[in-house]
Amino acid sequence: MRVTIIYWSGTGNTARMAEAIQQGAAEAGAETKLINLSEGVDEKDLLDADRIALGCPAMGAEELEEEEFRPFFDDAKPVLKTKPVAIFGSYEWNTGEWMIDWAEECTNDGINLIGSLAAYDNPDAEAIEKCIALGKQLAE
Ligand SMILES: Cc1cc2nc3c(=O)[nH]c(=O)nc-3n(C[C@H](O)[C@H](O)[C@H](O)COP(=O)(O)O)c2cc1C
Repeated sequence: MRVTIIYWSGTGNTARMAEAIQQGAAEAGAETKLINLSEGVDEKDLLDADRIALGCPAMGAEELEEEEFRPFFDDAKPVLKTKPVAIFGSYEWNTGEWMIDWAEECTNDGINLIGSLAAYDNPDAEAIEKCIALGKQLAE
């Protein structure tokens, strides 16, 4: 089982969630790959994954980050539809509406969404535990 975690993070909060998801998946016995989208991602990374976790904080006005994450996500949809996907990210200004919209978009576009997780600001211990649990779920 190969779990690939791809995230965008401006100030590190979503990155910390991504690391905890990786930790959970690895503890459950999966091979893992953690990719910072800003450093580049190959289509092969998507194709090689059995399960994918995508991370992006709330940006714009309850939107996905538009310069890097949104174009990546739109381009990746044909591959994302072929495997189980979880989404996650951090927010601060509102109450997590972007995650509800993002999950709805995934479902409407035919992506098999097996989990979604929003964490307030710099994820606290409870949020990190939830990330670890999501990583374990992805590895099942
Ligand atoms: C340009 C910009 C737009 C943002 N828009 C929202 C928003 O619409 N809703 C929200 O709850 N937080 C918003 N935030 C706050 C971020 O989601 C929050 O700081 C988050 O923890 C950043 O995660 P990161 O450290 O992974 O970049 C915004 C932050 C920035 C810089």
